[in-house]
Amino acid sequence: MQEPVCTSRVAFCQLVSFLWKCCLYTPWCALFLILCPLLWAAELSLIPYAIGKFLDCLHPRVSYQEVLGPVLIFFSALLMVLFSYRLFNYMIGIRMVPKLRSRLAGLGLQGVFNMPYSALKEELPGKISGKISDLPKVIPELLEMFCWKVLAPLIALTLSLILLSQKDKIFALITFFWAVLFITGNLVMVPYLIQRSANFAQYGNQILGVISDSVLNVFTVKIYTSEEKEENYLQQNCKKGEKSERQLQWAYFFLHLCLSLLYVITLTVTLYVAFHRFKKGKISIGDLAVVMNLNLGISHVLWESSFEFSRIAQHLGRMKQVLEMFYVPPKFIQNFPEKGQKNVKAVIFQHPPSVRFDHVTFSYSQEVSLFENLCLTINAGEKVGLVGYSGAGKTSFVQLMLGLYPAHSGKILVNDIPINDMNLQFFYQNITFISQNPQFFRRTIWENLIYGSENATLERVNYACKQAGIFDRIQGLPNGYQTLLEDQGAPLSGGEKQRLSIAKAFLRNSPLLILDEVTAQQDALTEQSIQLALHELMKNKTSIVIAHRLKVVTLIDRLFVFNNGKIVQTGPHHLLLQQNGLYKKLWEAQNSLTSLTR
Ligand SMILES: Nc1ncnc2c1ncn2[C@@H]1O[C@H](COP(=O)(O)OP(=O)(O)OP(=O)(O)O)[C@@H](O)[C@H]1O
Repeated sequence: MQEPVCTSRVAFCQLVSFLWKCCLYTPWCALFLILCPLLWAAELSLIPYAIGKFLDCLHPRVSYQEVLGPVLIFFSALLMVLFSYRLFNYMIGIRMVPKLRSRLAGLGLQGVFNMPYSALKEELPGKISGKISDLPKVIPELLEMFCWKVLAPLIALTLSLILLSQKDKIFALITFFWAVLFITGNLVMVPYLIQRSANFAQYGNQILGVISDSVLNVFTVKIYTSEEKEENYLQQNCKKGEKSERQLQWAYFFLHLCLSLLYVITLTVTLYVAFHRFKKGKISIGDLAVVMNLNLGISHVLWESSFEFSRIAQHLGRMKQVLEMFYVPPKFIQNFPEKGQKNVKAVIFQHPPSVRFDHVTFSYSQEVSLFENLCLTINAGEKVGLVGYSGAGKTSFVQLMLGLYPAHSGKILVNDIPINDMNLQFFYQNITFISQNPQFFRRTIWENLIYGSENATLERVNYACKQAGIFDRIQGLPNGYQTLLEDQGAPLSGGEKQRLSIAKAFLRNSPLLILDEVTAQQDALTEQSIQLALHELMKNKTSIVIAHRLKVVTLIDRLFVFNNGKIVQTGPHHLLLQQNGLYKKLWEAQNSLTSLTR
């Protein structure tokens, strides 16, 4: 199994800039995120200040009437501050967080769809889901923690320093130096903690990926009675996660130990200096109360926040994991133009297009090249078949044509336009691809049928299903088109699913058709009728048919015979049979196999 690698491709400032962008989704509520800590900090600093004032007023010559006025004004101001900060806090929870969560869920999925297919294929699906489901969970919490555990203590510290410096400069200086040491200690550790947390989160997602992989393959696990093996495999992955969690916890332990020592030293120094100065008559009893309260209060707040730093770092680490997934390694980058970009070829072909591979070189790995200087032309409206040994490069050819992998050199042109100049979303509107393992959403048959042909009428859907030979089967189901397709397309059989995807192709009716072994799972009689339907489907289209069963391609205009990434023969079926080449060998092998099994 591939080890999860945690590289540092997303810098701290990128994390902060992403958080900032998230705030801008709901700018008014983001303002509350700043106002709340401000009011909270004001409350925290004003109470000790008020107590100090009150104590100083406890003098025999000062009457109650004189004290009552300022005290009433102070308490009503305090009440307003408290009330508004609670209100703002609820506004964040009611208005900002739910909206932000929905947007982030969408953003996560959008990020995944923006990734090149080749990069996506390298990740476990469960791992990807784990990562993107982290976004709506982590970011609102992170924003709140940032406000309450970073911004609020910093504002409180500033206010306290201002008030302290008015009372006694020495205390202000002690608090200032302590705060600088404290914040520096935290800041030094933050990048390290984020990286450690990102490693830990990476293992967490890897575990999710392993679990979902086992669940997806539950049939194989049961049939091979491999439940224990799967558990052990999971435990191996968990062990690596345990190690990275332990490293993270040690780092926190060390940080908290240092900060706690610093806290105790500061408290002792403050207490000593406070009593010393009071005894010498340099500060009043009220000042002493203010100084002690402010100093102890702010020290405590900062010290407590440092414990939250671990959670902030953990959340930043998880967020880094998600953003790193969206970072596409250069080997996968293809730079297809975006929809709104200048000079983008928004090509919707009205007629069947031609396809040309112009000296294309491609390989999956650096060691072995699959295609070298491959040149090939498929004329507009032509029907071609790709045949050859298994592993010869037929699927890779189609994947390159669809822009799913980048060619290392050479050009792939559709209607003489390089596919790299086209926006893929436009390009794909011209194409229908039927795979040998059709995939369906866990939605109704109707929803699956009209996926990509949203304006289809019932009449057209009926026609498409009849052509594909699946109409009667669907009508026979109790809920007809409204039948929900369960996991992996149940209640339809493999062959029925293939026919359903052929019906989709009839509906879509696009000028470029790619069929990948579409009759592989049909019985002989159904295959014959589907062959006829496919010939109907291929009319007025440029069609590429991948086939192992050569009977499927006997009526095709031209065949390309692949061997080790090279085209070793081209021509129609009857001409290739006259040559003593690979095609004849394959044909004879298939026919002798058929006669053997008869
Ligand atoms: N994602 C990948 N990473 C690395 N190698 C790959 C990848 N996909 C395919 N290959 C290799 O590239 C070669 C061509 O594979 P491809 O799937 O194109 O062959 P094919 O002719 O379509 O085979 P089949 O008829 O069995 O489907 C094979 O050797 C295969 O192992």
